[in-house]
Amino acid sequence: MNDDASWWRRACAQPQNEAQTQAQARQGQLTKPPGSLGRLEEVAIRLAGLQGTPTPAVDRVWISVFAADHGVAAEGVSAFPQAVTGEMLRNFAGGGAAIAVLARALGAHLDVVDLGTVNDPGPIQGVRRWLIAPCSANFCERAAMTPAQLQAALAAGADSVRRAREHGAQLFVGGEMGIANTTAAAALACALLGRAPAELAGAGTGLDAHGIAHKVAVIERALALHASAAGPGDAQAVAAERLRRLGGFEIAALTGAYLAAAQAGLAVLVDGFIASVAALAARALNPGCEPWLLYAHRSQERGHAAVLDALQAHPLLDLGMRLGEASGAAVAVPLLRLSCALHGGMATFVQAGVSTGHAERA
Ligand SMILES: O=C(O)c1ccc[n+]([C@@H]2O[C@H](COP(=O)([O-])O)[C@@H](O)[C@H]2O)c1
Ligand SMILES: Cc1cc2nc[nH]c2cc1C
Repeated sequence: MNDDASWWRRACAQPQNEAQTQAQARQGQLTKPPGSLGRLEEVAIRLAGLQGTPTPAVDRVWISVFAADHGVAAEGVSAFPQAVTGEMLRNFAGGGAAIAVLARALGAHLDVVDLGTVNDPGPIQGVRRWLIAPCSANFCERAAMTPAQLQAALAAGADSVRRAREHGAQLFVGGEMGIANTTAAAALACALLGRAPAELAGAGTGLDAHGIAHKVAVIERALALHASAAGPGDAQAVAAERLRRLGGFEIAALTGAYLAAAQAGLAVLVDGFIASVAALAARALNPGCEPWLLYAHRSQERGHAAVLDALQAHPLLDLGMRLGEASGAAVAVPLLRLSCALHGGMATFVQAGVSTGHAERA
């Protein structure tokens, strides 16, 4: 289906304004002062437009977690060893990882995708293998991905969206696992936003101040190496080249998933720092995806606030989380469900025989 190497440029779907307008009107008729459910009203109205129905629902949730290793881990930029990425695959499948617990609690489908880890655990039941390479290249020395690897990673994301749609998902949630991927995400965000590494690099899995200073220096070296290599072509091609040089397999898979979801008209809930940088890349590759991306939470990772500002995103939660794996997005799913339940289940003023206020009469 996505044989064309530039499939990600294709037009994204348009949210349905009529359903959104109907949902907005319904909110005004429900037995509450207008606007009194705050962001919950906004969520239901937005989902109405994305799902093309005045009464949206988030019963069937699909969660894809993409795992991959990063060559830049060799620079000593993480508080944890690279072996953890592969080890966590077994934990995702075994049900003990945070996202496995959350997916169970939500009754969501958990799709775990192994894109390549240094410590390859071999085939595991419950883990799909879409092996690109054991590891991306160290982007302090060369581009993180070859053009073929970037295509494969984008396609992995699109493939998960195809599966989500076949499953009848009403919401797509993407997550990631990859030791050193906060370095890749920060480097990519710096390149896309023209920001300095010191502004966007943070503790990741738990670096101290000395470790963060080293991480900043590593990203500065990488940006210097790749600065003059934006590549030929339009703004979208330049963004794709930045993703290829500074991203990683799981970051590109998330980017591909967001773009494929937007093209197919499937609502997306974006997770934390790394996922938001993938959303930034997706918007740079194809700005039409923007309406399809909802933002779940503000991670504690230092650069996340700046990335969210650049996306003009106002996430629902700020719980001091910094785990990744789609965990922050999963925690926000009950809020989406409750906003849909209120929207669809509350009585109108007419139905309940409740007098309206000035605002409704105006
Ligand atoms: O999602 C986030 O905001 C987030 C913030 C900090 C760390 N992480 C997770 O931690 C790992 C990367 O951290 P690091 O220090 O190895 O770059 C990776 O597996 C991410 O899922 C995730
Ligand atoms: C244990 C562990 C679990 C994770 N999940 C996502 N990133 C992670 C990083 C570590 C180190």
